[in-house]
Amino acid sequence: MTAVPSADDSPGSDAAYADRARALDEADPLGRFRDAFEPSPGLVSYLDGNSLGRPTRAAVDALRSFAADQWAGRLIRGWDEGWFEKPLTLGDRLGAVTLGAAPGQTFIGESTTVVLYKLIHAALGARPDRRVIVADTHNFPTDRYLVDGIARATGREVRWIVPEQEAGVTPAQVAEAAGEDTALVLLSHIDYRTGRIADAGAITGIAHRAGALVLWDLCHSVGAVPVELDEWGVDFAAGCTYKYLNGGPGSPAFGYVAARHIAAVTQPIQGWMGVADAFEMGPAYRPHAGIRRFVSGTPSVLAMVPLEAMLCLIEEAGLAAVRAKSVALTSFALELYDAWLAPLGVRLGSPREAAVRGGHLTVHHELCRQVLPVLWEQGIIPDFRTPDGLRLGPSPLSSSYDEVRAGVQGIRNALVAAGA
Ligand SMILES: Cc1ncc(COP(=O)(O)O)c(C=O)c1O
Ligand SMILES: Nc1c(O)cccc1C(=O)C[C@H](N)C(=O)O
Repeated sequence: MTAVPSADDSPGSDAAYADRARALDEADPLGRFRDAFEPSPGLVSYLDGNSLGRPTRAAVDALRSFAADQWAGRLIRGWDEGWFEKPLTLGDRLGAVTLGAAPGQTFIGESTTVVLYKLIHAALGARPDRRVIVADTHNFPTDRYLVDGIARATGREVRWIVPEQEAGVTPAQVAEAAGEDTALVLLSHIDYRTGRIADAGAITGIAHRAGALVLWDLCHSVGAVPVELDEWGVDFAAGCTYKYLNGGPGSPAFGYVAARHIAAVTQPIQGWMGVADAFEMGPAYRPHAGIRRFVSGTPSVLAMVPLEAMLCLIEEAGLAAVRAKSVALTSFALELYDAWLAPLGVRLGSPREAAVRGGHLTVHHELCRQVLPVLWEQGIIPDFRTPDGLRLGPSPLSSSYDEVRAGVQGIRNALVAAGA
């Protein structure tokens, strides 16, 4: 059992780190954005921005005014006054602010799972003579389950890459796995457990040289780490909007299809909102010429309201500044890990190198599962991922350095109390 350091002000003491956190907060050029978020009673340290972002005050106001002014005020007329186009207008905005995507390629759809389902089918349809989907064994469950199910349903095969523990999925592994039989490579840009950033530009190029298409899952990147879909030459991408885009629980996901593919690809959920003229109510499905063909049914207009509010904040702060703060927050968390958690035998599961580190850190200890409820009870909110990982995901616009300090200190104290 390791003693909890006493509250003196010597270097490395709790008091010294509290001073440092305060100084970092005072110097934080994005500090003023913290007031843009709704207070949460009893919250001491929110470290789960990588799972569910906090509500912005603007979102709460916008939801109220949407209900009163637009829903009640405009009723069915709202569909002609912007709601019908919302999946595409908001998609374009999201593409511009966070994805490096020119207009006409991004849509807001259903859950990430459903959007991925559509895009995997679209990609396979564009490579009808190739039977292999390349995916990796460490990807988020929904991605793995989808390719497994779709491969079985379409008579294809999944070729699984086993990522190198430290390096994640490497360009060399993709070069080895993707060949002339490969239709699609599906990977996450940021690993949901380790937070490691994959080399999306290089991997996309490698897949293309094999004649394959690439689909990137951007759930853990969008809104925290700049993404350049057009520049990287990506074919397809999808991601959720409830993490660093603060869209709220179940807010709809986005999909991206490169302009060069849109007119030639189809998607499997052929609904009336994806055709050239939905209100013609024609006898047969004729997909819209543009990205609208990826829309299926009535879009979740109400659920897009908070996302729009958060995009305003990211636009105002600038995504490069958001990423800089994210790196600074995780760097500070790393420093605290070294001082307080490593001596307890806690292992670091995330890269130290900032360039390949996404928005969260994962730390491992056999007591993590046990301490999680204790931490939540105290208002310290990381999350747990099997078998023994605590994920620390500060959110750049809503988190303070002092919150990170309080969180890691609380984790240390809880582990010590549990016998670490
Ligand atoms: C990498 C990744 N992909 C997909 C999902 C799941 O998406 P959804 O539940 O929105 O379908 C998540 C998180 O929930 C995720 O982290
Ligand atoms: N989408 C979630 C949910 O509905 C409930 C709890 C957690 C989530 C998550 O987003 C999990 C997250 N994608 C992860 O990286 O594990």
